[in-house]
Amino acid sequence: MVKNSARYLEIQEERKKLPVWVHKDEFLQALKENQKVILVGDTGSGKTTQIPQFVLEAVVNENPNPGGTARLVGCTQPRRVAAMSAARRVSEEMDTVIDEEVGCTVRFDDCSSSRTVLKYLTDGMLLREALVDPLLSKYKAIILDEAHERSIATDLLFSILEKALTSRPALKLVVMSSTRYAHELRHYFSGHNVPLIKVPGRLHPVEIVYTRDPVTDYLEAAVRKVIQIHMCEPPGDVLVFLTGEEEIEDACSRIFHKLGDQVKVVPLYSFLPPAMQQRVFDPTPHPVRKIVVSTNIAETSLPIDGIVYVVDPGFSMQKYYNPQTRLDSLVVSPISMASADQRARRACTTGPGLIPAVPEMLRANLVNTVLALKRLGVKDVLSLNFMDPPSQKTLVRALTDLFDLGAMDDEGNLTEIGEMMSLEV
Ligand SMILES: Nc1ncnc2c1ncn2[C@@H]1O[C@H](COP(=O)(O)OP(=O)(O)OP(=O)(O)O)[C@@H](O)[C@H]1O
Repeated sequence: MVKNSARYLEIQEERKKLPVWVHKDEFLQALKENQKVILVGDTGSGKTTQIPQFVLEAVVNENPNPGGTARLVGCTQPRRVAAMSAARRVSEEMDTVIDEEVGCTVRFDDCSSSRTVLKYLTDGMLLREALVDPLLSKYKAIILDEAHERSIATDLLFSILEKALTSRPALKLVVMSSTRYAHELRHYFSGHNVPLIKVPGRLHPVEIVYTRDPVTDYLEAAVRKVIQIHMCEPPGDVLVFLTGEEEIEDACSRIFHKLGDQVKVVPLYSFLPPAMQQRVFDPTPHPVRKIVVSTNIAETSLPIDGIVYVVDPGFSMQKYYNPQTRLDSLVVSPISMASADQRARRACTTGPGLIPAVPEMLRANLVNTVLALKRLGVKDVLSLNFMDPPSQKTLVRALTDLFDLGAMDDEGNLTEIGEMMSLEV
């Protein structure tokens, strides 16, 4: 794309319409005057795609040869789909191919190079980098996005980054989340004088219609509802929430079987290859209606323009750890009210973000978390200042498991095996 090509100029115009642009100067001023800045905004306001470019402009482009090794702006995402999709979109906006100025690092896939200055990565990958280099010396600025998702890695990065920020006063931290999580972030950073910038979204009214009677087969009912919307309702794309790959593929083929080429049915789940995931953003030629059938990854991480109808049976698949049986199980569970609200607001891609009912730290097996903390030299993990402390039972179980595996000695230090295991976290 030529920098003044029609497509490039069109994208620049689209960017400037996003709500964060109104707050660009305020944000850059706050970043200049503070080491940490919090930015909260409704979904679709442009946090993920625009703020990293603003930060890049401020901390790298204004001082391209500062000496030292720090050259990167890193922006974390709890989900690999979101990291890859944002990197692809931003490299298009910056008129570059992926792995040049804009890179992306997710597990088993590194699209970055020595020329990369803006890197999207999963929070798990940044955590791994922090285990090897706790000062994160390659980075000029870190952006922790989607903090409200409360993934273990992002929660841990909050604590881990403190050391890097204290040792490196020039390192900047931006924390981004949905508006609803502002109160918790304010509380967490209270006493540190961290500015909080609020970006309103482009709110549209959402009408919620419930089924009159409970249904016995929610998959069948969701498919029927999609067909009914297509037959009876005005134009507009449809987003359907189901719990996993098998259900989604089943629903897609049933919808396609009924409606054929009148609609474009697009599945979305995390195991789908990136190019297939990207298809959710492809516009459809009029009058073909797009039907996206997704797991809860479409709930927070990807604003999809053009969605007017949302079909939500109200379930999701969650991983729970039972410290008694020492087993993880995948459970189809009813979603929280906050989650249902968030799903409804995917219509017209606006609305407040999700606050999951249970942060991952409180429902997961913590063996990997304890390994990471031990590697970082935390002596007493039981008294660490967690954002939401997990149960002592789960922590003690993780310590016992590591001891039983020979990863930790009886003084609570990592053994050679433990050191090796911690690099695989
Ligand atoms: N991969 C993509 N392809 C095409 N357009 C995209 C893509 N990602 C984002 N956009 C466009 O950019 C807009 C802003 O998206 P962005 O992800 O920056 O919002 P956000 O505020 O971070 O939302 P969320 O909190 O839901 O992640 C979207 O509404 C959409 O128009």
